[in-house]
Amino acid sequence: MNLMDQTFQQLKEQHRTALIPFLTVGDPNVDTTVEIIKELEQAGADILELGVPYSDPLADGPVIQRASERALKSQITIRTCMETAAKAREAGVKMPFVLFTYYNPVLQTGLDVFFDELLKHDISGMIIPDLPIEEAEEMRRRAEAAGVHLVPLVAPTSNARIERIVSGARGFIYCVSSLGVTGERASFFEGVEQFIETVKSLTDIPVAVGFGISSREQVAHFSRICDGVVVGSAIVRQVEEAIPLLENPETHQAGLLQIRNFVAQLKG
Ligand SMILES: O=P(O)(O)OC[C@@H](O)[C@@H](O)c1c[nH]c2ccccc12
Repeated sequence: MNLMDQTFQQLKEQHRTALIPFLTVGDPNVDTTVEIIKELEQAGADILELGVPYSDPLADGPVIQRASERALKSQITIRTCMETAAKAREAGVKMPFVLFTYYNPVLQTGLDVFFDELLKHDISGMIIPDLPIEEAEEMRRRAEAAGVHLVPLVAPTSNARIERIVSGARGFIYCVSSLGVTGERASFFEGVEQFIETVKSLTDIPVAVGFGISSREQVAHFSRICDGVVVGSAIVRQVEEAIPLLENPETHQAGLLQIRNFVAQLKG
């Protein structure tokens, strides 16, 4: 039972759904990222996906691609992301962190160092969307040994694979609401609710949904059937739009407030 499990447990007792923002670390810089993390928690975020920027984010739409490009101007590594998590903790942020990274940065870091760093930096979970299935077993074993949950993604087209992906999973199941890449959407995969109910029927651990969710109405809709709702691109876009304010000391606080207000209104 780690901090993420405790958080889901508390939310379940309160009949609430976790709001899980995704943020690209280092966009526009690490110090501002720490400030934004504090604002997100103040705005009502319950769990945070900390995104490791990557040069080839194949599952990401333009908004997160641009955020990665901005962040990579200042050499952000997996270690930087974990240090950012530690800085947010020092700044008083209490919510659990889920490290989001493509597999290549993990390989670059080396598995031994990667898992040692996870242990040191109070990371509760990780999402690796392009983790090759043949590596998943070892990663899950090492994750368990480190007390970190390897959160699996299931897509509406996973069909027969859903059971295998879900069985033995820890942390939460990440249901991808739509096919394609990340990015705000007006509609989702036809029958996404049935897909989520199917996943829920196959697991006892929390089930969250993500991809395309960007409005209070969409958050409310999925909160009725999920334990968590992930919002990424819509928040990353708010960061992008706030950069001119954030870069100017006179309007820096106004920029942070703009991001905070957007996230606060998602919870209604
Ligand atoms: O950006 P969206 O459409 O709100 O989707 C969440 C997404 O940002 C986050 O969970 C994520 C960022 N990059 C990913 C790549 C694959 C799966 C998930 C992700």
